[in-house]
Amino acid sequence: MATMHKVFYQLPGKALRVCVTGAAGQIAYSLLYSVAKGDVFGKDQPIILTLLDIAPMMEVLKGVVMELQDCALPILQEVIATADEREAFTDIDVAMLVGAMPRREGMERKDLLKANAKIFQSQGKSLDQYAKKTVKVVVVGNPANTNALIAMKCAPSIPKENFSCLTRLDQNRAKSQIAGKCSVPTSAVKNVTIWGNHSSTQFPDAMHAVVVKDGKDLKATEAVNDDAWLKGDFITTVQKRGAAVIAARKLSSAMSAAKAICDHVRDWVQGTPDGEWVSMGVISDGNSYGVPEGLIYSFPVKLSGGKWTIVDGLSIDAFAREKMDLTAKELAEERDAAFEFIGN
Ligand SMILES: NC(=O)C1=CN([C@@H]2O[C@H](COP(=O)(O)OP(=O)(O)OC[C@H]3O[C@@H](n4cnc5c(N)ncnc54)[C@H](O)[C@@H]3O)[C@@H](O)[C@H]2O)C=CC1
Ligand SMILES: O=C([O-])CC(=O)C(=O)O
Repeated sequence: MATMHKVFYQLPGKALRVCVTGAAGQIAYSLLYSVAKGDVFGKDQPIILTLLDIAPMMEVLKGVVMELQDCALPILQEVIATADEREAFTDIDVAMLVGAMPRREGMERKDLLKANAKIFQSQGKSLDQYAKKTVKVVVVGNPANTNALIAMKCAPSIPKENFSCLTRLDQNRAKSQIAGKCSVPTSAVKNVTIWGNHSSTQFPDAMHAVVVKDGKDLKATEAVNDDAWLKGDFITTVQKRGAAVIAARKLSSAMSAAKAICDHVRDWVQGTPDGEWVSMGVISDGNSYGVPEGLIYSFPVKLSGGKWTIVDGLSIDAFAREKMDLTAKELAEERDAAFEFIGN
């Protein structure tokens, strides 16, 4: 299948090479516009997009490339659309690994493991061979944590810290729930944490979150003033939000997923504001929260200079401990099943 190569113009100065996989799919349809207009890397940073999808989707992808051209976006320098991992991953700075089968109604995300594990095995190997060693990778395709672990293991020449999975959508969902409960804009809610797996066992934790109300920083627990809600409906709403969107749309979240990918990568590249943290699925090695090593687990992280650091020292009570352990246990089971499928 021939690669499509569209050079819009060439600028002196360094363009960033950004790869999006699943580029003909529904998340990419929102994501590509935001990336190419500067929401992630800045309004003045030229971008070369490499778009990967499977061969049967090349005609659809051709239409996406035409639309990107028709958006007349000043920082979009070049687009390469291909079904060849080598062409898509060569010398890239950032990989947004979206392409995978989505779940349908009645499925859990881990039910996708068999269908999707091999994609991330192959793409991990190709990243290892062709991408820059500094490449930053965010895995979105489900089950996102375990797929990120597979890609990381298949790319031993790239530092483990460069692999992450998306739990920012869960964080954004949690933030919005709390903002709604307190009647404040979402910008007034900070430091909500998502622990663990991007699945229905995740633990959305507001115990250390802050709500800015009438110019004052309040603990979220005080601002919400409803412990039963924070320990009950708040958690289950966030845990089950993906399924609720599927039940309503008959398709999984796409616009909100694309927005979350942009938030995740923007903060990774540009840093988090002082005193604030965000959640990302990252390698659990060396964490101080008693989470077993060798998992891609969502932690609270601060980002600076393109690197993440887990926020240490948050108090963990018995309620939180139980939930953090449960989601770790599920991740260990997913990991074992995944490595059986891919024969490692
Ligand atoms: N982590 C998160 O927060 C979220 C994850 N997701 C997951 O993201 C994934 C993509 O979702 P959608 O865009 O809605 O799905 P979609 O079905 O609309 O698009 C997926 C695209 O990936 C392509 N694809 C399949 N195998 C590929 C391969 N080996 N290489 C490159 N491309 C390949 C397909 O041809 C298709 O164009 C799903 O696994 C979904 O469950 C969705 C929402 C949130
Ligand atoms: O629920 C799904 O399958 C898609 C997804 O990951 C989400 O919306 O969080």
